[in-house]
Amino acid sequence: MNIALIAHDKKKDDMIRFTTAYQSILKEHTLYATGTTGQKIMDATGLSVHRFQSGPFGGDQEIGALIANNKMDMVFFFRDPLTAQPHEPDVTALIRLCDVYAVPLATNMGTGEVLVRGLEREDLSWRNIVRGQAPVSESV
Ligand SMILES: O=C(CO)COP(=O)(O)O
Repeated sequence: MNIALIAHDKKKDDMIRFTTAYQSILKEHTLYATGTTGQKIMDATGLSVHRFQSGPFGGDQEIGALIANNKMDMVFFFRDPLTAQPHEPDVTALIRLCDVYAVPLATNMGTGEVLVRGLEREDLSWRNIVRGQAPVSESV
C-alpha cells in the first residue's frame, strides 16, 4: 500500500511516537511524507520515506496529486487544530480529496491507531482494485 504521513509541527512528536510504535507494520508499505515530517520519521525510526516538499511549500498539494490519481491508499495527517496554518487551503484541499476518493484518513493519533491495525489486518485489500482508477463521475 502507498501510505502518506504528514504532521503539523505541534503534532510531529505524536507522529514520531506513532511511526516508532508501528514501524514493523509500516515498513511493509511504501511511505510518503511532507518534507520535515518525512525527515524526522527517517531520523527517528530508520524507515525509508519518499519525501515531498515541506507542507507550506507545496508538499500537501503533491500528496493531493497522488490522491487525485487514486494512487494513495491511506493518509495519516496529524493536524494541529489549535494553530492557524499559512497553507490552510492546501490542508483543506488534501482532506477534501481523501473524501472524493474514499481514501482512509486519520487526522489524529486515536484514529491512526485504528487505521494502522486495519492496515495490518489487510482490511485495505479493496484498494488494490481501485488504485489508479479514475473516480466515477456523479451524474448531474
Ligand atoms: O505543513 C504540513 C502539513 O500541512 C507538514 O509539512 P512538514 O512535514 O514539511 O512540516
